[in-house]
Amino acid sequence: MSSVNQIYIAVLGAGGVGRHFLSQLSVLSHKFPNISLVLISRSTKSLRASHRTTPLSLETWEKDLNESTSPALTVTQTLKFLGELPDKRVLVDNTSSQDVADSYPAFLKQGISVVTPNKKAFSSTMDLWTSIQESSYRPYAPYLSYGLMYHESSVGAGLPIISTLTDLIATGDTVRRIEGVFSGTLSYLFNNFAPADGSAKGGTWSDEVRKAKEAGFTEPDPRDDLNGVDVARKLVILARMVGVPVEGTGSFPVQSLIPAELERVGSAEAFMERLGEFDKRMDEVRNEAVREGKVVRFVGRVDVEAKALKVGLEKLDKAHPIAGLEGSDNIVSFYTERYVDNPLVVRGAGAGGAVTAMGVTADLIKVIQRVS
Ligand SMILES: NC(=O)C1=CN([C@@H]2O[C@H](COP(=O)(O)OP(=O)(O)OC[C@H]3O[C@@H](n4cnc5c(N)ncnc54)[C@H](OP(=O)(O)O)[C@@H]3O)[C@@H](O)[C@H]2O)C=CC1
Ligand SMILES: N[C@@H](CC=O)C(=O)O
Ligand code: NA
Repeated sequence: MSSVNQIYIAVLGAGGVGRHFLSQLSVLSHKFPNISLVLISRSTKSLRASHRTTPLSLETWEKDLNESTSPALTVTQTLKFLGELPDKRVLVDNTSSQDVADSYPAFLKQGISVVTPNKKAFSSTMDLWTSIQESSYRPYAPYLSYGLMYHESSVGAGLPIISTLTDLIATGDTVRRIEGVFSGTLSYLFNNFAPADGSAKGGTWSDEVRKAKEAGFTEPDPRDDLNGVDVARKLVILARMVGVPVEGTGSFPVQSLIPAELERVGSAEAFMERLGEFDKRMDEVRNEAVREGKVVRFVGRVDVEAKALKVGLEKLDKAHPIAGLEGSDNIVSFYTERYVDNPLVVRGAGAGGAVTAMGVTADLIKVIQRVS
């Protein structure tokens, strides 16, 4: 496993996204035999390859990890472990950990590339955002030998949202407005609970929340979806990319769908148990839109010129493209100097392990191609 062309990969997180990523990595390893999986870690356990000898098995990793008695590595231990390996190293962060996100600048400065669907690094403080920009590879400062940073799946899962916006900016377009449905969970909930054709195919609101969690669409704690913060994080990422210096998700209006009575409930499980008590409120939200001949959907908007962001419920005409979404679809419309009246639109499944991992794997391929 030790050769100059070897690319060493450490994977943190083996949950809904992480497992799909590891299965996609297994397919990828046939095309890129120079890939060496050297670390897999969950929150409590880890599995490490002996340095430069035998990589971890992509066929038996799950059993091997279950049988491992090694605890999870701290961020500092992970940095040291990867730091001792030669040149080409990639950290794949499939967790939603803020600690791991906070450490990206340290990895990048050591020349370790980072790919991730974790939104926290790009939507927390402006300081962290700036530090990541300053610590990642820049073509005009190649002498710094910093790592590459890719995070396509942090917005719209595997849909090409980050790459599209990056290309629009890099080619000199001016983005004026970005709007759409940015939550796979909330899309799924409203598409089933309040379909545009009025059919009553869905269950109660709390039933649908349970199904969205089981389908792997929600955040580890579904309250992070229902309180609008997940959508707010995605808007912060896009707004910062187009130069709007949003301080964080608390600096603009974000509507929460969490009943006030449940705001102080401790665990996600206890919250889910009590959510059904408030189903009638969501029935009323849906019925009010129906009485007006409309549908209700959870929408995010970035007005670049006004530097204004907004997240919340909107009543829309049934003919609106957002009203016609299905499943866990996201739809993101970019209005720019070039795409004036007819926006550049990206649409498709916006949550779920397989489609999210696809964005992570595609990012990894970009890193491999650039460092090889
Ligand atoms: N699910 C989706 O549709 C999408 C998810 N994302 C993002 O992808 C990321 C992963 O989501 P998902 O897979 O659904 O979440 P899960 O909760 O299913 O998995 C998270 C994994 O991270 C592990 N973990 C947590 N903290 C650490 C740590 N410090 N070190 C090592 N491992 C750790 C957990 O360990 P353990 O197994 O022990 O609990 C678990 O394996 C999140 O950031 C999410 O926001 C982005 C787009 C879409
Ligand atoms: N929980 C998120 C997952 C993807 O970002 C969502 O539902 O969109
Ligand atoms: Na994406």
